[in-house]
Amino acid sequence: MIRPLHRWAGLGAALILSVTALSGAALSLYPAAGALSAVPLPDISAGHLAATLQDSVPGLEEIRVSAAGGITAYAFQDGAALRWAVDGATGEILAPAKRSALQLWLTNLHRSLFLGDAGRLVVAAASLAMLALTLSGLALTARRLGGWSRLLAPARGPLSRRLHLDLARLGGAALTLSALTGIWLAAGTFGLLPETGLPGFVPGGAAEMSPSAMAALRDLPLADLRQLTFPRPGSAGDVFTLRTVAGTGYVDPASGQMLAWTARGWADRLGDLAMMLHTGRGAALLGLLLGLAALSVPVLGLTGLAQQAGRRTAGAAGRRVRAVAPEAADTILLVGSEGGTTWGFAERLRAALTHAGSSVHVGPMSGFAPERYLRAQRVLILAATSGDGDAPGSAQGFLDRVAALGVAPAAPFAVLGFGDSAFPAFCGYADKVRAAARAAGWAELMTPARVDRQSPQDFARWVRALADRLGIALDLLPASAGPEPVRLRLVSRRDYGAEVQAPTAILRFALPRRSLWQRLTGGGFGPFLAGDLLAVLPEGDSRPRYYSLASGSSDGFAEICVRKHPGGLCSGQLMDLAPGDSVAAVLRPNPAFHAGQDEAPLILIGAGTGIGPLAGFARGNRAQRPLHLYFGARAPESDLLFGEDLVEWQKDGRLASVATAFSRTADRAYVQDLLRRDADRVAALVSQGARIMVCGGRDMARGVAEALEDILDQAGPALVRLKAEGRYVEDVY
Ligand SMILES: Cc1cc2nc3c(=O)[nH]c(=O)nc-3n(C[C@H](O)[C@H](O)[C@H](O)COP(=O)(O)O)c2cc1C
Repeated sequence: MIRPLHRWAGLGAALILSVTALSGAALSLYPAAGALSAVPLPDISAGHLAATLQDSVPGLEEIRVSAAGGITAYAFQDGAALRWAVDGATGEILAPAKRSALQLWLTNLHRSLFLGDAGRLVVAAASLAMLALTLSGLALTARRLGGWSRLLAPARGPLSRRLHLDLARLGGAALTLSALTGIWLAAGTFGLLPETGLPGFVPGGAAEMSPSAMAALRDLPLADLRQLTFPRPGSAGDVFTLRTVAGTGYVDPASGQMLAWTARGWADRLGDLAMMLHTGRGAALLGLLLGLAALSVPVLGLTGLAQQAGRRTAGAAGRRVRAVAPEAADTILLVGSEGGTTWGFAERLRAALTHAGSSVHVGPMSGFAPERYLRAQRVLILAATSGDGDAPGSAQGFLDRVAALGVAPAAPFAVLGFGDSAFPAFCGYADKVRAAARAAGWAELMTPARVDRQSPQDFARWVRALADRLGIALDLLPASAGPEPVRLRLVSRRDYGAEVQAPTAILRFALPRRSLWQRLTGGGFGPFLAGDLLAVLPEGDSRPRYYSLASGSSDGFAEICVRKHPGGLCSGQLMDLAPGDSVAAVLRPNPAFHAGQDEAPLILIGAGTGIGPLAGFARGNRAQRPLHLYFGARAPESDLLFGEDLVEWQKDGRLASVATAFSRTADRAYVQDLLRRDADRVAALVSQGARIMVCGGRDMARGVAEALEDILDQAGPALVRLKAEGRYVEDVY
């Protein structure tokens, strides 16, 4: 609800807001320039100035004093209306007062876009849109950054998003103030605010006395005067009309007494305040600040548009989806995806089914709502597996909802699992989905199948089986292009492990150049963080192999650790790379394995190439968050990956402690042994809120989990609780 409000208010008003903001920024310079040249008002009475001017200016009609201290005299001479700036101290006429043509032009543009009342209405609507934008933007920022307490946390993501968030946070308060005061002023213009009227007219006497002798003006400090209108000469009974900071009244020219008086009400005072805050007249510095903030509006508009365009490109599959409502669809296609590739398969299936005459609703598994599937004849579930047989991001809560079903949906289901046969829990989550659905008594449409490493052949085979089952023809269009693989050029490599039969290398690749448009929209290669994945496409095979990144894009390179597997196609090709050679690769986000921004200690546990992302966290830890590394290798002299860096990072505080275990030395040990040795310290760190991140092989991860279970069993929260709270995360292979 908040995002559409923000998007549509932004899109609808971006242009007008940019025009009013830029003209407002230019106008804010005038009060500032005026304040620089202004002389303080002299400590004289309004009556004194009125008398002086009356003597020196024939046909004097009115004196006005602005909140910023400028004095203007108005007179009617020889059929012409004249106005002059006045020196308050001497009552001397300084120069004809005229507003510059540019200022007038800017004011007209700012207030009404040169369109009269219609323009004023449009500008007022744009001010309302601005208010909606700043408030909804505030809520979205808090949501994106993880709560109100993190409102000032650094922004992440493409340049456009960071710029948008940073500018909004910097100038948001000022823009809200400008919008609010602008709305108030517009409401006043359209007569929507209560106004304190003039007192009823009371005629005065005929004889005239000097204003300096009039009691009503004699005691009024010039600084409090706003406007004094003189009686028309020869007009019997006409009086002085006086407006001050406190109210409005009539002064008898014969007696100098106040004849009638109305004090200014709250609405007028608020109006004055709004005027001052909006224009900076009387508060020039604030005006300049507001003007400066207004300059951000066009940039906010452009960066907002760029994000919109980025979302359109990146998430097209996810969005097209909701085109058919669940109530109207005969086929419900539910997608469980972490990295986004399963959405691409869903889109191809949707297109094929739609072409065959079906009406298909596509949505995330987390949006499972069987009560809305009024016309559904089948529910097709495409479920990837993440973690170790766990639910992917877009399937959160699905199993609980199935378990809570009172009555199974009438339309039968079919599950297609997406996974990687290299994982022990191959398509483990899809299996859980099927088991839960069957346990709920839900009828199954066809036997389940699995797609290994996004194999197009596996997918096409299942689609053929589905077509047979439904008795229709389904034509799959060629796969739409996902993120285009880029070629990464190797810049350097560090080799380890040959002596211990574990040839391993740290490979550092140059970052491909990104165009400005790609930066703005989040396209191209990056940005990424340590812990994200590099999907490498080996020559001769279209299936990607995933490597954890040991660097973030802010490091200026992409680094991975590779161990050569006997007969391994991809690891073999990577290990053969020499500087200058390149490989094809795609970035895959892995947000579950990021170090995060908070200050809680991190216990990093890894073995072999599992050190990769952990080293990346240490390298990026310039804030010196307490990071405690437990690292297992075979022998110190042969495969201590990042050995020299670890020493340096410990010296400069990026690593609080480093403990190493070697399995091929005399005092053979594994990381889990180190954990047991440091049990008290580990338990203390966990009770201080530490998060544990484990990366490496499956056996190591199992040993580590067992050790931690024992340690925390004695002291501290149970490991399952840490897992549930996201304080124990694994990246295992
Ligand atoms: C961090 C991570 C963990 C994974 N864990 C498993 C797993 O336990 N079992 C499995 O079969 N596949 C696993 N996979 C493979 C994915 O399920 C597979 O690549 C799938 O096609 C990804 O689809 P998605 O891009 O829509 O998330 C894992 C992939 C990643 C990146």
